[in-house]
Amino acid sequence: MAKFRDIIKYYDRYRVAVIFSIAAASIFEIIDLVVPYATGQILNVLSGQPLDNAIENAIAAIVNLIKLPQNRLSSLAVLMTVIFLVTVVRAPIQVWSTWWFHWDIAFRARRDHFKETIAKILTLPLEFYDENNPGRIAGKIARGLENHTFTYPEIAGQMIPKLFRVLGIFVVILLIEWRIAIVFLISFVVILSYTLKDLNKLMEQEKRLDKYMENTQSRNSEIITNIKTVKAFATEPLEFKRQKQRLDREFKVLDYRIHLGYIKLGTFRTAFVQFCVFAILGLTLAATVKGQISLGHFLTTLTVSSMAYAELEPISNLAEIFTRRYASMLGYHELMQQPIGVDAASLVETGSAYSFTGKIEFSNVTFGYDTNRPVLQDVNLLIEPYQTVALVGRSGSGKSTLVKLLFRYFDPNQGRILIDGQDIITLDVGNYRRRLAIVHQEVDVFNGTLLENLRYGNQSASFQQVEEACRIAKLDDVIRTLPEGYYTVVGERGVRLSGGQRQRLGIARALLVEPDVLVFDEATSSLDYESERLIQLAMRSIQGTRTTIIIAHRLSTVREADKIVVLDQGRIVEVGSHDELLRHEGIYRRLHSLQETGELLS
Ligand SMILES: Nc1ncnc2c1ncn2[C@@H]1O[C@H](COP(=O)(O)OP(=O)(O)OP(=O)(O)O)[C@@H](O)[C@H]1O
Repeated sequence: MAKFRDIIKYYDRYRVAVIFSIAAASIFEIIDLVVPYATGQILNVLSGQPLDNAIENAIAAIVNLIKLPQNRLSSLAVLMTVIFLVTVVRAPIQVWSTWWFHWDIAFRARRDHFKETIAKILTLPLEFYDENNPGRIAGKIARGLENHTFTYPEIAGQMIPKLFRVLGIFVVILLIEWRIAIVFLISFVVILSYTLKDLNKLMEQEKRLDKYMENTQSRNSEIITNIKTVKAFATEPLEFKRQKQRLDREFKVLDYRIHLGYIKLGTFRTAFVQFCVFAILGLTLAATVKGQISLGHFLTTLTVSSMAYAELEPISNLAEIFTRRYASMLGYHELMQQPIGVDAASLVETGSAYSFTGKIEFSNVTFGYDTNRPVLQDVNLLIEPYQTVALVGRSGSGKSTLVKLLFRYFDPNQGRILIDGQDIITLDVGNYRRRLAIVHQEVDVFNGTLLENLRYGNQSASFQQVEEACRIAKLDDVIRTLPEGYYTVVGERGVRLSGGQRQRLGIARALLVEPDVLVFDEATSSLDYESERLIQLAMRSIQGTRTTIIIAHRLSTVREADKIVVLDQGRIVEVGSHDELLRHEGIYRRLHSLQETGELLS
């Protein structure tokens, strides 16, 4: 669970600049109080009333030092010089020692934490992405980082210095008339404690709102991703209705609870502040009439206390803004606290690359996503170098899971997976994976040119290598028909490739990595006959050049494999060549008969 402390720690690495800039901003806020004080003293000079002793002595010393005559004019000159120094001279110094740092820290923190967030995204386990949709994750990151960026200058640059200013004001009033200072202090304690108590309650509502908003955004992102299904099932009214209900639910919390809460708080605060200002006016006036304080002190007290009460409004507003953003900032930290996966690869390329013959051994492998429900049980399988092995079996029998374990997306609960005799757990995961390649059923296409997509796994592949890979993958004919050949933009903002074309792109991309082990995960399942044939031809020309694992539902794709492995309920139940398995009265024969004749053998 993320805590308030995590929000503070976000700025920890800029500690020196943080302390310096907050201290500078606070000092300037306090120095600002010299102006009403000096103005009060000027009023005393003008009205012939005595100056404060300390000021009188200080002026005398300065006047002596610069050899001026002791009179009203020289007193006024000294006081004006002080005002000039703390206003005109201060202004540019203040900008550079405060504003510059407040935003500079916020921007640096954004850049640094964004980098860490990207590292986190790249290292979170696959199951995290199974459980959280992209909209939810992206929204959490965007809101969290943005709110941190804008909150820092407000809190460090305004709220904290303003609190110091209020403290300074209290001291000034205390020096002038302690009774007024006590009234001032009590009023502040009442207002601030009431505000904090209310904000605490509102924070809970903000957290609730943040959850609701996250759900709405997450569904929005799902609608966008699955828009074809939405349209095909004509569920637009249903989706629209559900989202409207979610928005109404958000609105109720936002308007009737949160907004109303802030309005009630604001009502109390402004009314109470006005009452306090009036009370201070009355008390100061009474003290002046009784001759307890001078006319100058009357003016100073009134001015500084109005200044203090005027600060209450922005301080409370900033506290409110912080409260509104608090939940989303915590949400961001919760994401950042997610443990990285066992499958997390290093984010910097380490020099020493592996090279394997492609001998793979699954030795007594048992695995379950939930350890109590094994998906693979006691799997033993030996794949010799350059062999082509097909994994077949009913849906849910564990074929893809076996490949996920090979890629180290998960580790077995029991048993080991060896490559060239080495347990894959002992290898550097990034370097190990660089020796494998996979062609999924759905090939991801990145927005960019075809060439960039082909070189995705091997940026240094030469153009000839790319052409050769495309020839083997039977993609070269497609490229010739594209307007700009290899430089045609494909993906999000470019030419849309058909399913078969994407598959062939996936194969060429995988080949360019020159993998020791190549996996086809249902690469032909969703294709028409012609595309399937092309892919099968491509696969055939790859056979024997490296270890190849083919997961296929269509048995026509696996006929020529050296070894066909039949999985059933997480166990290997049959192993053999196509002909051998047909002779055996088992699952393979039944599946084959079903696909050939549509008849299910008993
Ligand atoms: N990320 C996951 N979390 C939990 N269970 C999962 C996950 N992925 C798969 N499973 C479960 O593991 C079992 C095996 O799934 P797997 O995808 O390996 O089967 P498969 O043989 O490849 O199926 P298909 O041919 O339909 O793709 C299934 O019961 C499935 O529900």
